[in-house]
Amino acid sequence: MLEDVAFSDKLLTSIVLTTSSCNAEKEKLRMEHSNLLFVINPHAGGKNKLEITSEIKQCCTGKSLFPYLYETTGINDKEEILKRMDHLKPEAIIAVGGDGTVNLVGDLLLNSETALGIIPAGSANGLAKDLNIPVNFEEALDIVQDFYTTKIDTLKINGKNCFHLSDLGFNARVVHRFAESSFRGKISYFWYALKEFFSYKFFAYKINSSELKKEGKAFMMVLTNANKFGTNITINPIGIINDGYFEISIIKPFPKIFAPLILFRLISNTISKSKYFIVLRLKKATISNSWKEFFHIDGEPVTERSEKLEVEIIPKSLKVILPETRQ
Ligand SMILES: Nc1ncnc2c1ncn2[C@@H]1O[C@H](COP(=O)(O)OP(=O)(O)OP(=O)(O)O)[C@@H](O)[C@H]1O
Repeated sequence: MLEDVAFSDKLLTSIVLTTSSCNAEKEKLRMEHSNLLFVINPHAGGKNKLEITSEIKQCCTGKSLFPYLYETTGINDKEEILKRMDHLKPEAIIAVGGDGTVNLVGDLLLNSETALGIIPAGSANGLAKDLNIPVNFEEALDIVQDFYTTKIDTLKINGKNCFHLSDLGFNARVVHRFAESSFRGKISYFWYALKEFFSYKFFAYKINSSELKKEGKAFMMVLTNANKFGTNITINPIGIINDGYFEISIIKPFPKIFAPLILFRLISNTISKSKYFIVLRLKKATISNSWKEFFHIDGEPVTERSEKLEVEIIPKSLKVILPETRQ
């Protein structure tokens, strides 16, 4: 377990309002004598977490920032973080890990004034990429210290919080297989995708909302209010992270021989030009799929598969630290 460092009373912070390109006022808090709780996942990604620890300490020295470090174990982390929140009353909690770590911290900060900071240290880092937070550790740490914040929308899916994206169908199956295996990295992910693809059967769905009703079959269906996967592939070209809507992006069934074309469309970020792609913009919907298709939330496989997914946007429910220049 990493040790906690430094502690002091907090002094007042001053607030400067500025505008944001993502349709919300951005606040800048001058961080002085502020407690920051870093939640570090030692399991995520590849970066040496000991190095991270010393860099955090070094960076905060002389800046009146008081970093506390908590290393996740994968067991009881929520309870442990809650205890520290109660004691430290941190200005922000910084998730140092991938989307699973962001989800863990985000869950605890929903509808609160404590900000979520992200230092991407996972294998994909989807939300960080969508917020234009650099994957470079030092640059991401600088952004945390600059402390520009805005409130973003989040999704509720069958009572669970989703901060980046969830999907059903092909990719979710690969995520499940990958999570069950002991192999890691892009090559093994690609291997599982290839294995899954040849036996894969498209699934049937029904979408019911006050805005529209739709039914059909899908190769995969993504639920998000962000734009892209952690791989930087755009799957929701119309997503705005704080507009009060989420999108359902659907890749429709296609002849399997067209797979290279679909892959090309995805990689070149031109999937919206494909006739096999549609995107729906909604506030609330029920998605039925009698097959109980596999799905995941923020990269974490959901084991209780369900015939019905109740999805809803929760507007401006999470305060996040993001770069001043985020476009
Ligand atoms: N000390 C630990 N040992 C093993 N697993 C852990 C530990 N701490 C957290 N975990 C697990 O790590 C997972 C979250 O990982 P996270 O998503 O942050 O990283 P990643 O999978 O590398 O990144 P990404 O989601 O960006 O691909 C959770 O399932 C959590 O239970």
